[in-house]
Amino acid sequence: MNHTPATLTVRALAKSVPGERRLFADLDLAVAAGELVAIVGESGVGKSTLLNILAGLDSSDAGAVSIEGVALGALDETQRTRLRRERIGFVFQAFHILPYLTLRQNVALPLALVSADAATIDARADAMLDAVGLGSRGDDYARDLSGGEMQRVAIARALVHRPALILADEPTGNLDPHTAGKVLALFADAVRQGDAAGVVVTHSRTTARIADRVLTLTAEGLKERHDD
Ligand SMILES: Nc1ncnc2c1ncn2[C@@H]1O[C@H](COP(=O)(O)OP(=O)(O)OP(=O)(O)O)[C@@H](O)[C@H]1O
Repeated sequence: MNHTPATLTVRALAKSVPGERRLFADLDLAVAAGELVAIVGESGVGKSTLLNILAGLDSSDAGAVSIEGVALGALDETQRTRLRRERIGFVFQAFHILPYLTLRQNVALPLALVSADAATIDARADAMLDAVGLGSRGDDYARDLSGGEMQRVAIARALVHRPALILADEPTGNLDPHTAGKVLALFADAVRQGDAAGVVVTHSRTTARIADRVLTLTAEGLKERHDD
């Protein structure tokens, strides 16, 4: 057993949505540094909601989420925002890429928010764009990108500040298999070499295959899935 404290710890988490419909109750999860966990489950079961709670973007009805030993519930909104900016990388389903910024500016955003110096920010943003195959496109505007390109920018942006916790919702959903493979490798590297904890929600078997553990979300919580 690994005795280092987990980067992400979730205890007895419960969430219902309006209409008294329970998504999950008593959900526990621990993800260690350097570990990549995939979460699968039927559509509408609450996977995106769970990720939003882990990121402190949505609240739970009960239970606790801790990141590097810090309980999200003990922080005020400002502290939670700071923790999110500094320690979490998030790839949303809808990307949240800003169309009127260049790719470099989009990717650099997390670094700019934690106030690194301008030269470091640009160099790091360019290195990340290069890693997702968009190294020559730093000056292009995001509004001109295809869906798959936008997804790659979202991934570069999520990893640029070397977060301790990386959360991703279907990060390869719009990508062709070749690009998806490259992006997944980048993701796995960011987790394993960057000693981050990774949680990826996916319907894709390929994505699930690169994970250290695959967990299925149901109303009863998260259950370990063993592939046959
Ligand atoms: N604020 C809200 N008000 C009402 N219903 C909500 C709210 N947020 C989420 N839901 C409902 O909760 C359920 C879970 O949504 P969620 O997006 O987390 O599911 P999911 O497992 O990620 O689904 P998918 O795989 O289709 O993306 C859905 O039925 C959704 O309509």
